[in-house]
Amino acid sequence: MPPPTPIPIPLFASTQLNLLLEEHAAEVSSSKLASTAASVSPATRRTLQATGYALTGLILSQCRTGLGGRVVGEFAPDPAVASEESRSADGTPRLGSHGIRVGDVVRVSDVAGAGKKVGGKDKEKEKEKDAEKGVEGVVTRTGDRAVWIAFGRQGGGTSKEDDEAVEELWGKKVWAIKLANDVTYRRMRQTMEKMVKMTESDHSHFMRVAFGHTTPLQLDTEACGPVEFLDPTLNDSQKDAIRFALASRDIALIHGPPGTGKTHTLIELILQLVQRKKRVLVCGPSNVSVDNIVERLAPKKVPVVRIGHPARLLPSVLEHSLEVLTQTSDAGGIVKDIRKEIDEKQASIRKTRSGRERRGIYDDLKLLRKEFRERESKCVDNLVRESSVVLATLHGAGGHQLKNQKFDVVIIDEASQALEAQCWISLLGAEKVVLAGDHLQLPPTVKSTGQKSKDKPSKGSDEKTETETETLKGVSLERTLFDRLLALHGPGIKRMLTTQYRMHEKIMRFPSDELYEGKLIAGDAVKARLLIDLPYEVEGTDDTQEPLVFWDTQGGDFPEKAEDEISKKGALLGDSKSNEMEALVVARHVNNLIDAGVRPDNIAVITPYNGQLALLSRMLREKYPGLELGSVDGFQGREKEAVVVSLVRSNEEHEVGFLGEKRRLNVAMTRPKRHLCICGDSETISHGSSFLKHWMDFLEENADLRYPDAGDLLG
Ligand SMILES: Nc1ncnc2c1ncn2[C@@H]1O[C@H](COP(=O)(O)OP(=O)(O)OP(=O)(O)O)[C@@H](O)[C@H]1O
Repeated sequence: MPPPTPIPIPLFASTQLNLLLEEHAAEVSSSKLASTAASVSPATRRTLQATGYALTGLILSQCRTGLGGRVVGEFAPDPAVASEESRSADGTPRLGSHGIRVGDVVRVSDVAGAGKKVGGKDKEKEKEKDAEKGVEGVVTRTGDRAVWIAFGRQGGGTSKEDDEAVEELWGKKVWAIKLANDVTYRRMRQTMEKMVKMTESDHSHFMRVAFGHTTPLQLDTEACGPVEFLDPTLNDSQKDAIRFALASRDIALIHGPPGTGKTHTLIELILQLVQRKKRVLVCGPSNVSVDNIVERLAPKKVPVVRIGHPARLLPSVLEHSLEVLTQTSDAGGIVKDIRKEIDEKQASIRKTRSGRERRGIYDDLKLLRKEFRERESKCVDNLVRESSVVLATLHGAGGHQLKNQKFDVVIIDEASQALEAQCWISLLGAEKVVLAGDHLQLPPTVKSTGQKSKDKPSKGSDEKTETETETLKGVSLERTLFDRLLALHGPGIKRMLTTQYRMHEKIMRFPSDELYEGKLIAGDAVKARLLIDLPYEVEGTDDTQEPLVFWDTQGGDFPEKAEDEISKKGALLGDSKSNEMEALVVARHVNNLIDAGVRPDNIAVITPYNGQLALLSRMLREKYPGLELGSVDGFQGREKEAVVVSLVRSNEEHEVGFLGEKRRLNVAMTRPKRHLCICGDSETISHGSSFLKHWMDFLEENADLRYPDAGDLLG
């Protein structure tokens, strides 16, 4: 492998900053949430509620100190405005349907915009200003009769300003609007800004490797000693990947194709590292990816701590959450008493009429909170320091709790699903890094159009020299760190997991041969599993005894149609495609599976086009509520016993649009365990690319090939 071309770190970071700016702008304008002002008309508020963005007609019914010393407000429907229909049998008003979910960031404000008493002509202006202010929080619980919102800083505690703002809400009619959560962007931006400013002497060895200023060090097999595996079920490729990651001194990639047990492997790796007295930081791009590891690690009795807002964590991992530990652990004792005192003070505010007394209580609260924060931060520091394994989302790793913490190894799971800038939040101080992922599945979704071309570094590229532009080739938001490192240092820095525990051998064959160098092996337990072998009664039919079916719609009787894609709010999102005749083929296949006894919740129908998804939903959702219908992109990371894929494209021009993206098709064809049914026009699709041509040839030779009859379907 020729030596890599070094990328100047500040140049890389400034390019990323530009790209992030564009992306954030694209995201904000598509959601329009951040720009929605609080002082809006009642009709707009109702529309926002109907489209899932707001909850209106609320009153603050209770307040208490919740996790991390935050004020948690309970918001119930205002009895004065609740209609008869929206009340339960005993007359209590109910919330009705809304789209506010646990973990959402919301702003709660007074619907009238009434704040402090002001008079004269400034009154209106003042009102507007106060209403716009509101107070931000995170939804911690939603119920039939109330929603609970925690106010205050990420990491715990509520400031005096928050206290007062929440107090202002008592007795008012209020509403809550969902806000765009831009913590991730802020942290990515801060990290890139830091990287721009770093001088060469600030760069760690790992950073120098990551940008091609040096090559990875030789493996150190001696230092890691002989490996005695704790999990007897590990297969050889998993063991090999673990040995490699233990011996690596700076970078190790674990390449996990679909169903090959990436997380399974990471759990053993973490345990091996802890045995060797290493401190490990484990991150992932989403809360679910991190919680998945906490859940599997917790029974192993290793001291773990999970950082992140408790409202966003799975209930099963809450006991390991840093904020919960600050209350339940021995170390947490020192913050308990003061919490009680804060609660009592808080309650006394409402009993006080005199403004002077109130101000006095606020001042006391301020002091108490300061003391609380000091004690809590000591307690947090101790808890984190004593944990061998700390887990957080990538952006969570940028929080104050980890500011002065050193780790021997940073592990990132689902690294090919994370933006590179996001990874760097956790990597600036890292010495050794393990990334697990699969660069042959879809990268994170990028909205801004400038990102798509890999050869176009950024908007500001015209200011760069030709050499710089050349060096930055291949740097885009869409390109992940995993992918870039592999291209930079070659396959020597990775180990691939090769036994997959999901798909029937025949379903696995094509992706294995075409994308994974023919290296995938189907585990014994899965390689011959059919729908007929499901652990409940399934009739033996042509479908339930066949793992791979191809309904070939070639011939022109199943044409695609262009469709306008409409968002929930009625805005035009762009055009999509649908194919009504093909949808009938899909529906018939689903009917046949269900008639044979396959449970609807064991079946998924997926398609790359939203237009087709809408059409299929209209046809099938009501009939089979358990059936899962989704987009291919949204189904990444998931699996089902049977998967029906609707490819949609069928046109004389042989245009295939985003079916041209191998990684999307890879995701589509690797979701099923026992049965994969493809519906599509082989004539159109085989003209799309050599990959698509090979696929169509493969299906023709290996699948149970069927030709639908348009007349029969319509009749
Ligand atoms: N060595 C093994 N022996 C038997 N089963 C295994 C082994 N390794 C993993 N599995 C099984 O394979 C499945 C996938 O494992 P895991 O969830 O760790 O995979 P993953 O690679 O993280 O998932 P995905 O491929 O969907 O990203 C699980 O059901 C797991 O129990």
